[in-house]
Amino acid sequence: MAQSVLLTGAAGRVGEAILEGLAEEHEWRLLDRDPPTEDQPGEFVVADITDEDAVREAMEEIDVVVHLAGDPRPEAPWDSVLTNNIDGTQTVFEAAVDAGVEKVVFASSNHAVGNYETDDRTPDMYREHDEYLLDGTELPRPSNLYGVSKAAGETLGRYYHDEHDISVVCVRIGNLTEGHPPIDYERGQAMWLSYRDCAHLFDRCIRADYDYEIVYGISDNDRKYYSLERARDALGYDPRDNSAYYDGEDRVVEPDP
Ligand SMILES: NC(=O)C1=CN([C@@H]2O[C@H](COP(=O)(O)OP(=O)(O)OC[C@H]3O[C@@H](n4cnc5c(N)ncnc54)[C@H](O)[C@@H]3O)[C@@H](O)[C@H]2O)C=CC1
Ligand SMILES: O=C1O[C@H](COP(=O)(O)O)[C@@H](O)[C@H](O)[C@H]1O
Repeated sequence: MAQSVLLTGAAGRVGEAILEGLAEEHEWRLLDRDPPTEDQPGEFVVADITDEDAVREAMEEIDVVVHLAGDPRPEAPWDSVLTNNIDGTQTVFEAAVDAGVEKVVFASSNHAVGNYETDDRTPDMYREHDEYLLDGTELPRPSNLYGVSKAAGETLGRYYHDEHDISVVCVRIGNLTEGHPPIDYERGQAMWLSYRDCAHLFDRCIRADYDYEIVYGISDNDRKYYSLERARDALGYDPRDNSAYYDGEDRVVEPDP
């Protein structure tokens, strides 16, 4: 069944991948502090997520919130992640609970756990033969202040779920690129998320029933150090892409199965 979905950060890259795949699947209300540059499916609200009144208004009649808005830079300074990623996310969760929203899908990041990539594990852990796997049950180990802000967002989700019973899924997104995996970047290839798998994963987050979940958001790459088991079991995620089907440049070496 189509859901009424509020998509924050809709003007960004992840928003683009989601809307490219799912424009017709749900009723969209889009929110971003930057106005749209082209036609969009649904109403577009130009607002900052730290503006409590605007966020509360955008939340009316919404079933599911997909919360992407924030500073996505791994090198982002503390004042920006504190305002946009932590304060903004708290404003979104609080307004969602008050509006009776059923589910919040939170865009977390690989950088919430980036410091598991220790000197003695890398680069082997980026390669197919290595068996090291994170599964979402491990504690956060952020690689920067941006990662700290994503771990904080996951914890806000845990709190709002436990205290207010709202369903929350935190997607630790890997590396989203369009068309082909990152070039000449083993880490990025191991955590590649294709546009179509991204749309499918967020569709499952919108439709599935769950309590509180942390899942990894990557394609079914041969070389991976993030388990997809929880995303498959809890959400029904069934990815179709694999960075191993590319030659490390932008050429396909094996067709889609
Ligand atoms: N692109 C990727 O590979 C990954 C993205 N993520 C997360 O996914 C989310 C989306 O990332 P991208 O689309 O790549 O970034 P982006 O920079 O392309 O899009 C973010 C959007 O959020 C908006 N925004 C930022 N702060 C805002 C605020 N205070 N109020 C309203 N709008 C605001 C921006 O205007 C922008 O359109 C971010 O939370 C990011 O941390 C996590 C891991 C990987
Ligand atoms: O969280 C994010 O992660 C991706 C991948 O990180 P990188 O350090 O390997 O580039 C990044 O591209 C994206 O901007 C960021 O939001």
